This record gives sequence, structure tokens and C-alpha cells, in this order.
Amino acid sequence: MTTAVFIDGEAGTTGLRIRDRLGARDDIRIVSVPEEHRKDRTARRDAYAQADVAILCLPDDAAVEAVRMAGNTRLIDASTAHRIDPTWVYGMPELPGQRDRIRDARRVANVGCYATGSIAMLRPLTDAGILPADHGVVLTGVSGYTGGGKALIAEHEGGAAPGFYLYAVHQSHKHVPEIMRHGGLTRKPLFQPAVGAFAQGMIVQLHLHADMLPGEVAGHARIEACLRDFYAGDPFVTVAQPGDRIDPQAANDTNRMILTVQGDGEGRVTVAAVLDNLGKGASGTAVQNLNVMIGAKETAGLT
Ligand SMILES: NC(=O)C1=CN([C@@H]2O[C@H](COP(=O)(O)OP(=O)(O)OC[C@H]3O[C@@H](n4cnc5c(N)ncnc54)[C@H](OP(=O)(O)O)[C@@H]3O)[C@@H](O)[C@H]2O)C=CC1
Ligand SMILES: CC(=O)N[C@@H](CCC(=O)OP(=O)(O)O)C(=O)O
Repeated sequence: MTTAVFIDGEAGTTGLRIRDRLGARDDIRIVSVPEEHRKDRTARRDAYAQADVAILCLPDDAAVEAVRMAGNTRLIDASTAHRIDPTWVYGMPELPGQRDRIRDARRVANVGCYATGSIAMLRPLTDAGILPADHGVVLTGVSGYTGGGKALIAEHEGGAAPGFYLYAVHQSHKHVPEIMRHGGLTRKPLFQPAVGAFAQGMIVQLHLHADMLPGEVAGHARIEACLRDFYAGDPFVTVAQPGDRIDPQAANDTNRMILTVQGDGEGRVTVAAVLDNLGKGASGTAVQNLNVMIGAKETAGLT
């Protein structure tokens, strides 16, 4: 049996990647609207009606509007619009019990890219009681410029952007609410993202004074052990031995996320998550969620 999938925003940065990942599968039939009609409401309404599942790869406001067109078609929304909406299921399959919720869901909000790395590091630690919910958490991130979609790609590839810069410097980044909700935090974390002069890939880091956390061990061993336990058997998330350098592009073109824990043995610990902002941070997780929703093998079409 094939599943009919409509990718609304198929010509965009995320949509194209999803299309590439699904195109070769014989259990999926892609429903398309010609690019010149990509914003035509009648053509899109028709595509929604033909699809079993639609994946929204649109700006937030267009995603909200698209939901109204979608009728009863099951949805995966790659935008930020519905991630803390209680009527949507959060599309991060690694979280406890989440695969079952995603499997049964009609509306799945795909996790954000920085949020993927942040929650992957935080949630095991808050669930285990190692990190108190009200701890003053500090997160930083650096993303490839494709994270900003077509507009930021044009700025970088046109030579108009600096080689590296911080942004969202007023603690205003849109991923903070979902990081708090699903990372298990009650206090707003400090989060400082940046963009580098590379297209694709990202690092998110969690910085901790582990000697200030409850419990006896100030070193990083229990943090690493907690992450290893949490992700044991996970198809895409691994805890690796840290090296001297962390390459943001190490997981590019895959759906993998690589976690490493570094410490000085005296309480200063950094945890890092490396993922492809366009892969595990967007199109890969959307396909993983689709696989769970339709009962396909979770790794189908993904490496
Ligand atoms: N890039 C990334 O790393 C990630 C992106 N996301 C999210 O995915 C969504 C898509 O992002 P991205 O692919 O980067 O963005 P792009 O700007 O690259 O692509 C968006 C696509 O949607 C089309 N579009 C815009 N408005 C409408 C509309 N009203 N009706 C139909 N189509 C429309 C655009 O057409 P046009 O070409 O005319 O603008 C474009 O093809 C966003 O919500 C983004 O936040 C999520 C995770 C990571
Ligand atoms: C470099 C860059 O601009 N990145 C984007 C996040 C991209 C992303 O993945 O955000 P969503 O998952 O929420 O759509 C930003 O910080 O707004």
C-alpha cells in the first residue's frame, strides 16, 4: 500500500530535501503542485484532498493558513507555528512515549533545529534529576546559513553577510519556548545562536558548572552515562568520544545527531550536539515522524 504525501513548500530549502528523501521510495506517492502554482490556494486545497499526509515547509503564517485548507489530512508542520500548541503532538521521537503519540497523531509539529540539539541534551538530565528544572541553563549554537531558508542563503551566497555573527542577541530566539517545555525547564535558559560561513550543519552546546548541581559527582562521567542510557538503541542519536575539535558539518546529509561530553574533572562540563540543520534539524526528522505515523520502518529513506 502506498501513502500519498503532499509537501506544501516543496520548492523551498526544507521541502526540497524532504522530496529528495521520499522520491526514491516505493511506499510513498508524492502529490505535487507545479512550482508556478505553489501559492495557488485552489491547487493546494486539491493537493491536500488527495494526500494521506501533508508536510508543511512554509513560513509560520503560511503554515497556520495551510492548516485551515488541509481538512482531515494528517499533517507534519516543519515551522515553529504549532510546537507548543497543546492540540499538536511534538515531533521529537526520541522523547519518552513520543513515538506512540506520533503514531496516533493527526497533527505533528516537527521539532526546531536548535531545539533538537538542546532538548536532546537537557531532557535526559532533567528526567534523571541531575539538572534541576529551575537551573540557570546556558546554551549556545552555531548554524550553517541554510538555517535561514532562501533569504539567508541568498544573502550569504551573494557575499553580503559577514563570515560569522551572533543574532537573536536579546534572548529572543523563537526556539526557547519549545526548549523549556520539552527540555523540562521552568527557568528560561540563556540561549545565544550564531551563523557561520558554511552552508549546512550545526553545533548546539550546553555549558554547566556540574559542581553546582545536586549530587556528589562534579565530573562529567554521570552526565555522559545518563545520555548513553537514554539513547541506548536509538537509531540516530549516538554519544561519541570527544575529540579536540568539534566539526558542525560532521553529521551532514544524514539524520544522525552526535552528542559529546567534555569536562575538566573539576566541575566544568560542556555537552555538544552536532546535527545537520537541514537533516536531523528539519527534513530528516520530518521523514522520521512520517515513518512513525504511517507504520513504516523508522529508518526508511534515512541514513
Ligand atoms: N532551513 C532550515 O534549516 C529549517 C527550516 N525550518 C522551517 O521550515 C519552514 C520552511 O523553511 P525553509 O525551507 O528554510 O524556507 P524557504 O524560504 O527556503 O522555503 C519556503 C517555501 O515556502 C514557499 N511559500 C512561502 N509562502 C507560501 C505560501 N503562502 N503558500 C505556499 N508556499 C509558500 C516559498 O516560496 P517563495 O520561494 O516564493 O518564497 C518557499 O518555496 C520554515 O517554517 C522554517 O522555519 C525548520 C527547520 C530547519
Ligand atoms: C540560521 C537561522 O536563521 N536559523 C533559524 C532557525 C531555523 C530553524 O530550523 O528554525 P525552525 O526549526 O524553528 O523553523 C533561526 O534562528 O530563526
